[in-house]
Amino acid sequence: MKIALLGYGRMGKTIEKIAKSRGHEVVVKVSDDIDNYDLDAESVDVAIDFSVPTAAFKNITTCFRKQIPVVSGTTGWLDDYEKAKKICSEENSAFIYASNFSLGVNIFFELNQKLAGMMQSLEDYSAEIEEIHHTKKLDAPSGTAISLAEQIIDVNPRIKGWQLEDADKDEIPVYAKREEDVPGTHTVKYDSEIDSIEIKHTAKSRQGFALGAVIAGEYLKDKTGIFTMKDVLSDLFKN
Ligand SMILES: NC(=O)C1=CN([C@@H]2O[C@H](COP(=O)(O)OP(=O)(O)OC[C@H]3O[C@@H](n4cnc5c(N)ncnc54)[C@H](O)[C@@H]3O)[C@@H](O)[C@H]2O)C=CC1
Ligand SMILES: O=C(O)C1=N[C@H](C(=O)O)C[C@H](O)C1
Repeated sequence: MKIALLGYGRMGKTIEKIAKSRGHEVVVKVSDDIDNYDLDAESVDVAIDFSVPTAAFKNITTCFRKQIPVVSGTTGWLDDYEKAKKICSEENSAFIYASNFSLGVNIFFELNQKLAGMMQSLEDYSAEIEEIHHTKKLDAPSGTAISLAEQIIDVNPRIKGWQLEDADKDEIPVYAKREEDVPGTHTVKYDSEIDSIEIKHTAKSRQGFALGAVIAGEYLKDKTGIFTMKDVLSDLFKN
């Protein structure tokens, strides 16, 4: 598979190593305005965007207009997600966005949804989310923390939204901590006067995010449409 890396920072470099170890080739590395690079569907099978929030939408939609399928992991640009999906459909291109491509986190998402379903009728418990990341991270809270909050909100009619730190009674507080070199730690906690329940995912490196993104690219190559990591995992585990 011929890959264009849109963003060649911590994640771009980790993806390059994993892609090469799986027999793929990185043919373009985009580090600034995408218009400065030659990209076409003949020479690129899949673009993988791990760039910056301000560049993601332009990077992604430029590829859709060239019929290049896009795996997007950049966080902090999701106000434009619906617009991006519309352009993907209009251009008959292909798209997977995930706030977190790690297989472990996607299993953690399933656990979170299951636990949220069990807790929604127990009014004595209040939910909160904590995320810890390295100090270079540009956005807060993390995309993964937002996904976790939205999964709880979807099944719990008493919770209306989420808020960074100072939340109202009907909102989930999300605490974002920044510590040197932490790849990504997420905890969902339910607390009552009697006890507390916690589920936690700790990434030990960026390998898991990068492997998931390359597997998503392998899935997306030669497809059209809009997919999620659920589709990728169902395909991976179908046997
Ligand atoms: N979905 C997931 O599984 C994961 C998502 N992320 C997200 O991926 C993004 C990148 O993370 P890192 O690699 O740690 O950041 P980074 O800061 O190391 O790399 C970003 C790179 O993008 C480059 N860049 C700047 N303008 C650009 C443009 N117009 N087009 C292309 N590249 C441009 C920068 O020069 C930089 O090298 C962040 O939004 C982060 O939250 C990170 C890890 C996992
Ligand atoms: O910026 C990061 O590093 C990460 N970002 C993603 C997020 O915002 O959830 C995923 C992962 O936790 C690492």
